[in-house]
Amino acid sequence: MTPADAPTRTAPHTGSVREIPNLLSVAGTDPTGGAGIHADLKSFAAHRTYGMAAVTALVAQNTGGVRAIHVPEAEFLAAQLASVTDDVAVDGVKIGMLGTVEVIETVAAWWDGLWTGRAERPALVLDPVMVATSGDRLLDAEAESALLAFLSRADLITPNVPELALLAGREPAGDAETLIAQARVVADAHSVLVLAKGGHLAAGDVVDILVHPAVDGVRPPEHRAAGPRVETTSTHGTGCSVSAALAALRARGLSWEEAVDEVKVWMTEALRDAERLDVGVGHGPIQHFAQLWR
Ligand SMILES: Nc1ncnc2c1ncn2[C@@H]1O[C@H](COP(=O)(O)OP(=O)(O)O)[C@@H](O)[C@H]1O
Ligand SMILES: Cc1ncc(COP(=O)(O)O)c(N)n1
Repeated sequence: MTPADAPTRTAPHTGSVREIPNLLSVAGTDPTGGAGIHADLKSFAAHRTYGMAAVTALVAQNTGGVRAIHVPEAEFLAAQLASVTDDVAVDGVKIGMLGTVEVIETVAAWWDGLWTGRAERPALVLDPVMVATSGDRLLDAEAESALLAFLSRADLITPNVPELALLAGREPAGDAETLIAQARVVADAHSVLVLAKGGHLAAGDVVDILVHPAVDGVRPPEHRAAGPRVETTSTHGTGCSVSAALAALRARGLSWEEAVDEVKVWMTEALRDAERLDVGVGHGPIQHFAQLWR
């Protein structure tokens, strides 16, 4: 009997912390290795977890931009997702580029089928990928409402300034207070934690702000993680890498607040160390292993 023919098991999640947690990325590709599943796998590894990936879209892109996107048929994505969860107990999931309505519906059906009625399920971090650093669209315009409908499945979403504005139906924030106001709107509308990333704000330091939804009119205080702004053009894949790192650290038992703090320090180092890489002539990748490869 080949592994493919083996009887399937929908892996139980025990709720306890596995020595090396199993992390799954559901995202698009970047053949130059800086964004998408490639960034996620490096990020999972940098945070001492076992990385896996199911591909939503094959993206012909490099540090200069996106050339073409090929979305495999939905049944094939469903087969990839089932191949993982029929076999492996997954401790954390990061979802990135979804791209089309059909992909969103396929991922939603897989997720709902897995965990409905179960007390324990792994944390889901969703990076609402819409536009790449290069300015290229990665989400069909007609898929925006399907993405909004998906958000409440996530525990945490990680929008940047323009993505948060789109989700909140407002103009992009120009300061941290406006960012928080928009994050509250989105957190409450979808009952989800929001990490509003401040990389696109003009302020000196870069601040990421964790905003909780209000429950029965009560909202826990927001949590800010600030760090120095690194002067670099190597920002390709930062958003992908942050969301994967948060999923990994949460699976290792950290609170969201602890994970946000640790990821902020790690990302600043990864951006600083990017100058040691020589990858492409556009927006280069970060150095995921800055703390490991001294
Ligand atoms: N120039 C920078 N210096 C330091 N940290 C940055 C810089 N740009 C982005 N970051 C950090 O990288 C992560 C991604 O931020 P952001 O650029 O806002 O999102 P995205 O990559 O999705 O556009 C955040 O943790 C943010 O704080
Ligand atoms: C497959 C894929 N997913 C996400 C992004 C966005 O990454 P970034 O905005 O950091 O360039 C990307 N360029 N490609």
